[in-house]
Amino acid sequence: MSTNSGVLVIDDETINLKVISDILRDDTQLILAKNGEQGIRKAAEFMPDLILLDVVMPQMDGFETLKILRSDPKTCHIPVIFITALDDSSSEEKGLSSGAADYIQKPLKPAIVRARVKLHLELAKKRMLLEKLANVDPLTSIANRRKYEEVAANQWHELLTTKGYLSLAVIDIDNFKQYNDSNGHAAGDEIIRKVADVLSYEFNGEDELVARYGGEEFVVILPNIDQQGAYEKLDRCVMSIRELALPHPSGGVVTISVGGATMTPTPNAHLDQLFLSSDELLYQAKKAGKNRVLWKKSVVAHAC
Ligand SMILES: Nc1nc2c(ncn2[C@@H]2O[C@H](COP(=O)(O)OP(=O)(O)OP(=O)(O)O)[C@@H](O)[C@H]2O)c(=O)[nH]1
Repeated sequence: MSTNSGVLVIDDETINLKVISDILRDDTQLILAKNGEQGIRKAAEFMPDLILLDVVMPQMDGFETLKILRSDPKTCHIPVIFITALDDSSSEEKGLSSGAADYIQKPLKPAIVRARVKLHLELAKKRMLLEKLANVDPLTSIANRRKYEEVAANQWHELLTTKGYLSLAVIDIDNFKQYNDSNGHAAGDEIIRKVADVLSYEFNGEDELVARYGGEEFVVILPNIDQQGAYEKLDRCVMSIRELALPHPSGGVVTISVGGATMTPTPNAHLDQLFLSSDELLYQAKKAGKNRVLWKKSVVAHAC
């Protein structure tokens, strides 16, 4: 069993916490909580790979605790194994149908507990790897379009409540066909990687996301930053790419063009409007001579 895995054990009885600790101590890092509330808090704080959850607890029982864990986007994916003395099949059915990954009955048999925990930690590791592969662009190792769509939709939703700004930029490498045609596809790939590196360096904030949208096109999402702030950040990227002084077959250097827009999400507006406005500004930036940022201030929300 991996010694780096963290398992959160939530049980109101100290003796049970001790028994489980004794069983698992040599295999995994343990985080202990003595009630549902504490468990929910520690789950969000430590993000364990697995949770062992007692069903029968005073105040908040295991079913209620699981419901709250499942409703939080931060903890909803953490697998939960119910541990209980209840041996009736309806409790087992209720536990599994409410989203528990497995069910272990007391009295605990050390070999069974270790085997089940090992199995679920391995499954969790595989699931995380799959998730990573599904969200990362293999050429640049930055987020892919799928991840962008997920994050953008979540941020839009969140900003509907907080009423903050959402800025979105669409970025495209200039005259890239000519670069590919002269220098070959492998050299073109190297340019895509270099542009991704510059963008990742600039947009490394917790809420910021840079993704490869496809081909030689990238997108950046910036929540809670106004038009001027977003424009300046993107302008710095245009300058940084230019200053890399990567020779272009045209005789100049490799450059990028950027179109961007900022808006405050409203129920009448749609995220697609923001993307289309940015894309239109990118088209204008190309038409205006490339190697620049064009930004649209407020995108008007059309009534549904
Ligand atoms: N090396 C490489 N090239 C790619 C990749 N994806 C798309 N391309 C190339 O990117 C080029 C994009 O060309 P165009 O859409 O004509 O755009 P452009 O030449 O950059 O012209 P402007 O957009 O007007 O600046 C095409 O030659 C594609 O084959 C990739 O993953 N790797």
